[in-house]
Amino acid sequence: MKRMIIATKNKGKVAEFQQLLTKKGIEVLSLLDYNDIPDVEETGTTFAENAILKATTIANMLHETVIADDSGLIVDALDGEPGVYSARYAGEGKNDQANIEKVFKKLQGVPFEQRTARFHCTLAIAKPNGDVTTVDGVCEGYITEKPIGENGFGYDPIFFVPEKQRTMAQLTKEEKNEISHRAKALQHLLYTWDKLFEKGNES
Ligand SMILES: O=P(O)(O)OP(=O)(O)OP(=O)(O)OC[C@H]1O[C@@H](n2cnc3c(O)ncnc32)[C@H](O)[C@@H]1O
Ligand SMILES: [Mg+2]
Repeated sequence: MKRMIIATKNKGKVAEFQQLLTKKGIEVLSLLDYNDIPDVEETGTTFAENAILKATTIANMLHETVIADDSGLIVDALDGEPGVYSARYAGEGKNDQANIEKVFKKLQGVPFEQRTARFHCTLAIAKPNGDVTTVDGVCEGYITEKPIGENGFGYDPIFFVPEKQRTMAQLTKEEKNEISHRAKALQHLLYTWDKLFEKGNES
């Protein structure tokens, strides 16, 4: 079976990649399947820089082709915040609840029609020889005034998707994967999929 390593420790991301790739006959592994992989410091100032950093570091460490995902929420009324700092918006430690509260606080008094936002995902695919490519995907929506829904992860409960008339956290994994930034970026990667498997990734 073909397999692909996703260079992430985020369970929410892993579940989405699994749903998208398993149906294509590709087994998904992540850094949760390995012991002792250190966190790669995300020192970049763009999604692409961080995705490349994560993908190349892990590809080099594991001697395998890997995909890394750097993503985040861009809120127009906050001049693009939290952006690349989405995971640590309220401080180091990746507290989804605290991050959401910070967004709400900063958006206090901003009417719904001005609460436009988008999720952005950059995927970097890196080979052990140093080759690396990136693709992007975006999903447009609005920030709600309270969290709604239990599914997904991160900012999903506060992201209203007009197309579905529900928040991202009210969607099933399948529904999220029809419209998400991550699914769209992965679709772009799949165009070059055959090339990725020319050598080295069959198991
Ligand atoms: O770096 P890795 O190990 O992949 O995991 P991470 O959680 O740190 O991931 P990022 O550095 O890419 O930070 C992205 C943050 O943006 C948010 N985010 C990204 N995609 C999201 C999605 O589909 N739904 C909700 N929030 C999302 C979420 O808070 C993530 O922690
Ligand atoms: Mg991260």
